[in-house]
Amino acid sequence: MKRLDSVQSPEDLRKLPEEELVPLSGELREFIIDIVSAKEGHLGASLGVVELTIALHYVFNTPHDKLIWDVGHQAYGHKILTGRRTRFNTNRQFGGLSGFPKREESEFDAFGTGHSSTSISAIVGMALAARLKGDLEREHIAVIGDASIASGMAFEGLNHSGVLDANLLIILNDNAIGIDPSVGALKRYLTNVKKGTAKEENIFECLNFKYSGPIDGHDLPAVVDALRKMKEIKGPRLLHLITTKGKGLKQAEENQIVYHAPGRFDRKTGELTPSASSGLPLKYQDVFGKTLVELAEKNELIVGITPAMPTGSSLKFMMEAYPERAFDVGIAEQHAVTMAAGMAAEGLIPFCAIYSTFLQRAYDQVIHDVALQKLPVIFCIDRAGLVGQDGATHHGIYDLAYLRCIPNMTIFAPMDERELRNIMYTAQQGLENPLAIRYPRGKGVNQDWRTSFETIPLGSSRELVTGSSIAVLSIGHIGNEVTEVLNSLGNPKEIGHYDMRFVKPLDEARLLDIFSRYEKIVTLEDGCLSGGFGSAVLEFANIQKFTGRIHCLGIPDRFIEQGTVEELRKEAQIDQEAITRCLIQLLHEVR
Ligand SMILES: Cc1ncc(C[n+]2csc(CCOP(=O)(O)OP(=O)(O)O)c2C)c(N)n1
Ligand SMILES: CC(=O)[C@@H](O)[C@H](O)COP(=O)(O)O
Ligand SMILES: [Mg+2]
Repeated sequence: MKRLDSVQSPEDLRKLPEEELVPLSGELREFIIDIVSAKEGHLGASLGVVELTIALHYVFNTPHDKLIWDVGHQAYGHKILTGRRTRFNTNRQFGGLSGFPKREESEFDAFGTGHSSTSISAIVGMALAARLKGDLEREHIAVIGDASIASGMAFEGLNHSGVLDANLLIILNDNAIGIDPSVGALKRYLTNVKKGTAKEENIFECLNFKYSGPIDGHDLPAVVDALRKMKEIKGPRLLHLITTKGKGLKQAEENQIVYHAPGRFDRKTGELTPSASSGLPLKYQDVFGKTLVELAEKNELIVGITPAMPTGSSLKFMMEAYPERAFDVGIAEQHAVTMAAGMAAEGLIPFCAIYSTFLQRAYDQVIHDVALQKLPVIFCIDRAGLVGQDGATHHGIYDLAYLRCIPNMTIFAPMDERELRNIMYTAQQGLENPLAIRYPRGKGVNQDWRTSFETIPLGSSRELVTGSSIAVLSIGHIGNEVTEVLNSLGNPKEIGHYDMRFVKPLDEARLLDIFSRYEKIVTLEDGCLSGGFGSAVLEFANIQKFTGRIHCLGIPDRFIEQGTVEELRKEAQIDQEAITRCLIQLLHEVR
């Protein structure tokens, strides 16, 4: 029987003799590789903390002692050791385990994560709570990576906790990489610390942390020993570990960017399984990245910005072509947005590439630094809509609502790659106000994506199909589902289809024409119903006293968990079946 099979919980783990821990780490590592090779997911980060995970649950009395995993993509070993081994093959699947720590999933998941740099603030809260409740023995541990600790929110937590006598231990898991190589002065400092050439005072000791390290994070006995020593000290402490992302799988160590989330791979060879996501149609992110380079060739005012996602956003193409005009600012969405505002204030044309869900971190900056000052920042909002297996923490379903309420904002959603290229071309001609362009994760719909540029009039829409009594108004990529549904219904003459293109400003002339010619309207968006595109149409229809029926399809007011995009669209009732049901019902009503 494998040692791992005998560990149903950390309590079982803590009964093992210490000499069993290294063999156990080998089994845990193999288990993770087995599952992720077949079921996909985040690989490199979890492989990098196998020893740390075992040591933490061995030394500390979890779940009484609180343990938070920053981002949480590295918590596969944690989940496997805390009673979820037999269910781990459901990781990131519909109805299965979340790919990130989640309070409702286990008492061992002290705090839900998914967005980076929250762990220190959360663990400080818990440590202060323990102190106020008189539980002075309880330990509070946050594991945070070298890229995540460089984020503003993490520094806020460090700054505050350094002056508290709360019981907290921060484990800096330093592998010198985020998804892409980490950036910035802290990276340079940590590199020097690891080389022993740092001339400065220890930055963490300057913030009143008792600092220990750096030590080899894969030397399990050394990690156990270091944790035991840290456990004997009270107050704010920081243990600095040096690890290798992807440790234990040759390809994952050598190609850390790809193996952060490699997709399926051959369990024996470690080689990637060729996936359908390569080839044509291109991914929207690649259309964005390649088009930006094309535009930047002719327009030297164009600059690109990404907060730590050069590969994920495909800004990497611009960084390769024009390194002096493309900036990875690290996990720093707030800084990215306001830096873009500063650039726009000086006449540059900043394309700020940020995932929809991560832009939530910089909401005040969009309002206060960009829109209020009418600075023409171009937000290229990738991963808009339901994203799939990353689940509730990562769906980009609020941007239409959270941007629509901001004055001076223009919001565009391309229905396909050609529309994305044309709005980017239009934007770099010069704007009076900020522009948000939102597009989904994954592939486009056209084999031929590099089409010639055309200018898109701001606030314009497109009549794709003329109808007589039912008008479907879609926004963005979800409009392609309508085309499929109309084809499957035999293109009934009653149904018209309009790609509205802009949530703000709405094409009011088009809407007035639709109100005059149709008795039923369906709005469709890959976004939340509350405050989104449908709400905008309802508001305008009410002002115009439209007396027809408006049926809004969009994501309901609840969190949507993980699964395939198809499963989740069905769950949210914005899949082709739901659209078909709605249209058949309306056809009955008008016939
Ligand atoms: C606010 C936010 N921005 C961006 C991301 C995307 N992201 C996920 S993991 C990661 C890199 C984390 O690097 P690090 O903290 O060093 O952890 P490691 O993966 O090296 O263990 C990034 C940028 C995120 N999860 N949250
Ligand atoms: C853990 C994290 O936040 C990122 O790795 C995110 O999962 C990337 O998402 P994409 O796979 O859509 O780039
Ligand atoms: Mg890292």
